[in-house]
Amino acid sequence: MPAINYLRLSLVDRCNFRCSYCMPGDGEIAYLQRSEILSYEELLFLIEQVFVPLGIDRFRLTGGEPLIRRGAVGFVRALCALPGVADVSMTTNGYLLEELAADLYTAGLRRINISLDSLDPEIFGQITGRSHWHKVWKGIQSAHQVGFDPLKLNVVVLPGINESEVPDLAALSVERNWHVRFIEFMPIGNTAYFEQSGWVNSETLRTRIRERFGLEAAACPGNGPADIFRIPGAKGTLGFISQMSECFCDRCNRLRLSADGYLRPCLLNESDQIDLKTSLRTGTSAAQLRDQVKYVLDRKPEINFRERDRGTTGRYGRTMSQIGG
Ligand SMILES: Nc1nc2c(ncn2[C@@H]2O[C@H](COP(=O)(O)OP(=O)(O)OP(=O)(O)O)[C@@H](O)[C@H]2O)c(=O)[nH]1
Ligand SMILES: C[S@@+](CC[C@H](N)C(=O)[O-])C[C@H]1O[C@@H](n2cnc3c(N)ncnc32)[C@H](O)[C@@H]1O
Ligand code: SF4
Ligand code: SF4
Repeated sequence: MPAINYLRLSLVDRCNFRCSYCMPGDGEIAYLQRSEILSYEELLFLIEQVFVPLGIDRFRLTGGEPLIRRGAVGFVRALCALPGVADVSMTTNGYLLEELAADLYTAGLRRINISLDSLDPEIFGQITGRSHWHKVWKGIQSAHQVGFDPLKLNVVVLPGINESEVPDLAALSVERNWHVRFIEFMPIGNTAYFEQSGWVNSETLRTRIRERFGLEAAACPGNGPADIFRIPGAKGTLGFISQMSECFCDRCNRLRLSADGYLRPCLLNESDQIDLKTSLRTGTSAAQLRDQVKYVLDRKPEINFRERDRGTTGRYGRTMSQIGG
């Protein structure tokens, strides 16, 4: 069992996109009030006093859309400067990167994962509910120019929608040092859509890419579950995140903290989460907070294998945008 050293931290539950795979079709989500969201000061306290001392020293900022939260760049700066923090990264839809990539880099961020589900602006609009392809593409260029490395592009593969674009998206890794990752569509966020559409197995995608370009094993820095390959001679790599066709729970090294302070031991497990915000706001000491997190850490191996689905009877209470992916 690997050490649990990676926390996915959701900065905000809101998003300026409406991706069909991530949110319910009617877009009806109850959003958190500002007072319910952990403040940056509270987050920094938890990171410095609770998570880092327990060996959790890698942090990924996600959301909703992390960059729509006011002050996100300042928070990145403060987080990168905290003693004991080994790695900070971000997952974003890229909409605000054109404006913010340089500031984020100066603040200390070096790794970024950007969602890009299509190279076709119309299909992109159909998937994300927003006609922002050109702005996102410019954002990706800005991130590339300021020097983000690794720069990863996330594609959720949707049957009949962007599936046919997989070879073209994979080809983005040839000329540039970009790491394109294909994610199997999971039944969280929009289960009705998932049931109607189904998902595509990573091995099917690898076969198609192998036939067109060839494919070899490779490596790329990261803390996540992707299996990494490379088109021979390419500057970047291809990652496959195969949570539907493979079980990678034996390598699971992470916890998730929602914007309102719920710490969950597994993406799929809603019943074993703890409410750190209420503890923090009712005067619980740092030592007691560490004990609460330690309880989750001690239970984690068991949850990975046997209890990850417990408490999620059919439909998940929270969407991916609320959990942070
Ligand atoms: N089932 C499952 N899916 C995960 C897990 N971690 C990441 N994923 C999936 O992979 C997607 C992309 O993850 P990213 O936010 O880009 O981060 P990552 O791949 O963990 O990060 P690095 O490897 O550090 O770059 C997530 O949105 C999920 O769909 C996990 O622990 N379990
Ligand atoms: C929830 S988003 C949050 C960060 C940011 N808004 C973005 O889109 O990159 C994080 C990741 O979750 C992935 N995701 C969302 N819903 C998913 C689903 N149903 N199945 C697989 N991945 C999903 C997205 O593609 C994205 O890479
Ligand atoms: S995947 Fe990201 S950009 Fe798309 S709706 Fe979900 S949170 Fe927003
Ligand atoms: S399903 Fe849960 S235990 Fe398995 S890899 Fe994902 S977060 Fe970890």
